[in-house]
Amino acid sequence: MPGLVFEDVHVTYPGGVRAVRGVSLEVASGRRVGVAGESGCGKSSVALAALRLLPASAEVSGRILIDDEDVAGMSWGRLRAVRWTGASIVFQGAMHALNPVRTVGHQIAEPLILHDKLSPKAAAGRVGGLLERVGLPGWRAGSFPHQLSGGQRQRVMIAMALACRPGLIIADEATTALDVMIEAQVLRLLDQIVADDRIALLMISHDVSVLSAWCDELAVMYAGRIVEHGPAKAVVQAPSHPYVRGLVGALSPVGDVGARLSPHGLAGRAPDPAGLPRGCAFRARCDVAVEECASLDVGLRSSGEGRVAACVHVGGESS
Ligand SMILES: Nc1ncnc2c1ncn2[C@@H]1O[C@H](COP(=O)(O)OP(=O)(O)OP(=O)(O)O)[C@@H](O)[C@H]1O
Repeated sequence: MPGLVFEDVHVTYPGGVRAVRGVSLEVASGRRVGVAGESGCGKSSVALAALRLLPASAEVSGRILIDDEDVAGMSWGRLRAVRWTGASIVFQGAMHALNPVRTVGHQIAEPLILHDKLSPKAAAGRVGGLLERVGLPGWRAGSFPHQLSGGQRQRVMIAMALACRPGLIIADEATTALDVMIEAQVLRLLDQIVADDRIALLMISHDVSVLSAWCDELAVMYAGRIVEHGPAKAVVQAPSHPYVRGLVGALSPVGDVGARLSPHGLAGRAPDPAGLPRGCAFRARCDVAVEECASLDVGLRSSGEGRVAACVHVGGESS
């Protein structure tokens, strides 16, 4: 069953900032799809576009479907309902988004009352179970956010995201601020939820090592485009695109979860999305660039075994 589908999605901000350029991606129910890339490559814009959370000044084209329903065509009422009951998003800073003067129990109950139309008493009755689901004892419902650690607050945000049983969760750098041990616990939890409830999970992170460890598929973005996509382990073990080779080569060999991208792993910077060069956007940083890269910006081509990459050196037919 389809969860989330992007078809040739473009996002342009005022001033000609081409943040997302022709992204196509599918996150089916029960699948974990990761989107990786450096800061500014357009990852968050993709996540926000999925739930129409971009600023009104952003121009969006292409199609985004949630469970076969076109997001662009949804009324505001329908969109509000879908944001809680069909799809939920957990942000990096989400743990700071909790209301400091209300107990976490009240905050988890709120979407159940608003969207599932439960009575306050029935909603409160569901809170304990949701907290236990994310590994917190039910009595924590009476705690205020400041009485919890960062990891516990992030779990509360996940409990809120799960409250109305969405079919899709978008986790945008949802574990980035956590220390490695807590991060692994939260990732295991998300993993369990995908397996138990057959939720579609879109995980967005700058950390390709985390995504390769926890996702079925990995898409790597560069300057607004997906430059490589395929089974996560295969992409990381033998990348086809020179940018992805650089990213993966920058990983420390500490093992899956412990590995981190070195900030100095790739020389140079991504181009300004308001003034993209002609040809391949990665050309200036690429150690295998050839003359035609200056004029040719090739689309995704098959690199074998369900994988695609956007590079002139990758053979096979266009996908
Ligand atoms: N509201 C906005 N107005 C103008 N430009 C924007 C806006 N939001 C994002 N951008 C620009 O769009 C590009 C993509 O940003 P986006 O946040 O989607 O990337 P990202 O990969 O998620 O980066 P980060 O991890 O730093 O958030 C960047 O160049 C950013 O400066």
